[in-house]
Amino acid sequence: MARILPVASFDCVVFGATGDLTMRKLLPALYQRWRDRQFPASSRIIGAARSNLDDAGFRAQAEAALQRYLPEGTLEEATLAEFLGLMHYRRVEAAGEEGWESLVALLAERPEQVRQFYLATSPELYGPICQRLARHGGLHAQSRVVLEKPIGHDLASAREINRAVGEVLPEAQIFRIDHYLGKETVQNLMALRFANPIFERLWHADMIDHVQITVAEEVGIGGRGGYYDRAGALRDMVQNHMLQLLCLLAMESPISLDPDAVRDEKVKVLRALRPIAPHEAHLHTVRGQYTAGAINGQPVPGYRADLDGAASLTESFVALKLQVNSWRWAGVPFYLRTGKRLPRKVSEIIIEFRTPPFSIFPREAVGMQPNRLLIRLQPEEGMRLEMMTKEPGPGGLHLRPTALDISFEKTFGTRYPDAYERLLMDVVRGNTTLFMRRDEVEHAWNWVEPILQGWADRPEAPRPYAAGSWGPTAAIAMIERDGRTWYESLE
Ligand SMILES: NC(=O)C1=CN([C@@H]2O[C@H](COP(=O)(O)OP(=O)(O)OC[C@H]3O[C@@H](n4cnc5c(N)ncnc54)[C@H](OP(=O)(O)O)[C@@H]3O)[C@@H](O)[C@H]2O)C=CC1
Ligand SMILES: O=C1O[C@H](COP(=O)(O)O)[C@@H](O)[C@H](O)[C@H]1O
Repeated sequence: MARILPVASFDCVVFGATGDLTMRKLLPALYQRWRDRQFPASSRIIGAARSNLDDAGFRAQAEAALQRYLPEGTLEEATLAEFLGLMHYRRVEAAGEEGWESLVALLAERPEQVRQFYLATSPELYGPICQRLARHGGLHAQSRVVLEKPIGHDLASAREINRAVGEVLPEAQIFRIDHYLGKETVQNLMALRFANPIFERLWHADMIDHVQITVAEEVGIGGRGGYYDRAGALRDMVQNHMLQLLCLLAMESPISLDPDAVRDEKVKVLRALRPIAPHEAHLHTVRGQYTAGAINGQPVPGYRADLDGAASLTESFVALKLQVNSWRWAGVPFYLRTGKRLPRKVSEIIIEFRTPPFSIFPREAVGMQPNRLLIRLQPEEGMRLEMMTKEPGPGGLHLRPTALDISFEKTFGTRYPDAYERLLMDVVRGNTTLFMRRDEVEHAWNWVEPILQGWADRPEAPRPYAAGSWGPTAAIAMIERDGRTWYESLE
C-alpha cells in the first residue's frame, strides 16, 4: 500500500482550464489525489480561460473529462460529486485585463491557503500571466507558479520567459514541470544508481560500451498539430524529457537530495554534452516524418494528412548520437531516439556493457551477447539484467542469454500513479527537486539550438517512415555505422 503524505490546503488556479492538458492529465491527477484524501476539503480548483463558462459549465466539462480519461474502476459517484464541489471557474484574458479582479477576489477569500498557479497555456502567455498576477496582488509568499514545457521555442524565448517570471517570483516559487521526472520509474533511476553500489561501480566508460534511450509512441500528432508542427520531436521530447533522462543516468552522485544539489549535478551533465555544431548536425542526427501505415493492424494516416494536407517539414521522429565529455563517460556514445507512430508505446533505457576482453569458450559454444541492463520506464515498469548462462544439458557447453527480470507492478502490487499526481502535490509542498531550474532549461536549449540551426541551414525534408515502423532506415544506419544496433527485446 503506497504511503500518502497529506499536504496543506491550497487553491490551484489552472490557466488553460478548458484545454487538452487540463482535461486529460491535470484534473484526473487531482481527482486521484482527492480520492486518497491527500488534501483537505478546504482546497479549491479554480479554472481560468477565455471560454464563456460559469462554475456549473466548468464542472460539467470536468465531469465529462474524468469519465473519459480516468482508468476504469476509479470513478466513484460520491467522490466525484465532492471533487466537482471543489471546482470554480473564472473567465480571464491572460494577455489582457478582463477577469483578473474577479479571480484575485476569489483567492482573497482564503488568504492563508497555498496558491498553485498552473500555467497550462502556450508559453508566450507565461510572462504576461505572472506579471498580471503580481500587478493585481494575486501573489503571496505561499504562491507557486508551474510552467509547462516547452519553456519557449528557443534559447532567446526561454530566457525571456525566465526573465519575465523571475521579475515577480523568486526561483524557489517557480516550478518548471517536466512530467517525465514525476514518473515513478524515472525517480527510481536515482534509487538504482545511488542506493545500489553494485551498479554504481559499473557505471563507467571502463565497463559500459554504449547507452540507448528510446521513447516511442504509437499516437500521432492528433488534435495538437497546431502546436506540434511548430515544435517537432527535438523541441517536444528531446530538449526536455530525454535530456532529463540522460542527466539522471549520467550525473555524478549529488551530495544530498536537496533540490539544488540534484539540479547542480544535472546541470554539469548538460554543460558536458559535446556540442553538435550546425555543420555536423546531419552526421549525428536523423529526422523523420511518418507516412500512412498501420498501428496494431489498423490503418492510420500520415503526418501531413493529420495536418490536413499541409506540406510540413517538421520531424515527428528524431535519432541522435551524443557524447558526454567527462572522465566517467569519455568515449561512450549515447544513442537517443523518439518518435510518433512507432509500433508500440515504450520508453526504455538500455545500458550495454563491454564484452569480455578474451573468450575462453569455443566458438561453437557461444552466441555471446553483451550484458545489458534494461530499465523499462513505461509500460510494464521494471528492470531486466541480461546475462550469459550455460544451457542446461549433458551435451557440452552451450551458452545462451537469459534475464533477471523484475516487474515493479508485480513486486509492489500497487497502481503506478500518473506523474502529474506526484508533481502537483510536490508543488503544494514547495519541493522543487523534481522540477527544472532556470539554468537547466537554458543549458538544454543551448545544446539543442545548433542542431536546429544545422537543420535550418540544410532544409531537407525529414526522411519518411511508414507509421508502425521503427523510424527511417537512416536511423538504423546511424547506429550500425558504429557496429551497434538498436536494442530489441529478447522475447
Ligand atoms: N496536451 C498535452 O498533452 C501537453 C501539453 N503541454 C503544454 O501545456 C500547454 C497547454 O497545452 P494544451 O492543453 O494541449 O493546449 P490547448 O490548446 O488544448 O489549451 C490551451 C488553453 O489555453 C487557454 N487560452 C488560450 N489563450 C488564452 C488567453 N489569451 N487567455 C486565457 N486562456 C487562454 C484555452 O482556453 P480558451 O480558448 O477557453 O481561452 C485553453 O484552455 C502548452 O504549453 C503545451 O505545450 C505539455 C505537455 C503535454
Ligand atoms: O510532453 C509530451 O509528452 C507526451 C508523451 O508523454 P508520455 O507520458 O505519454 O510518455 C507526448 O505525447 C507529447 O507530444 C509531449 O508534448
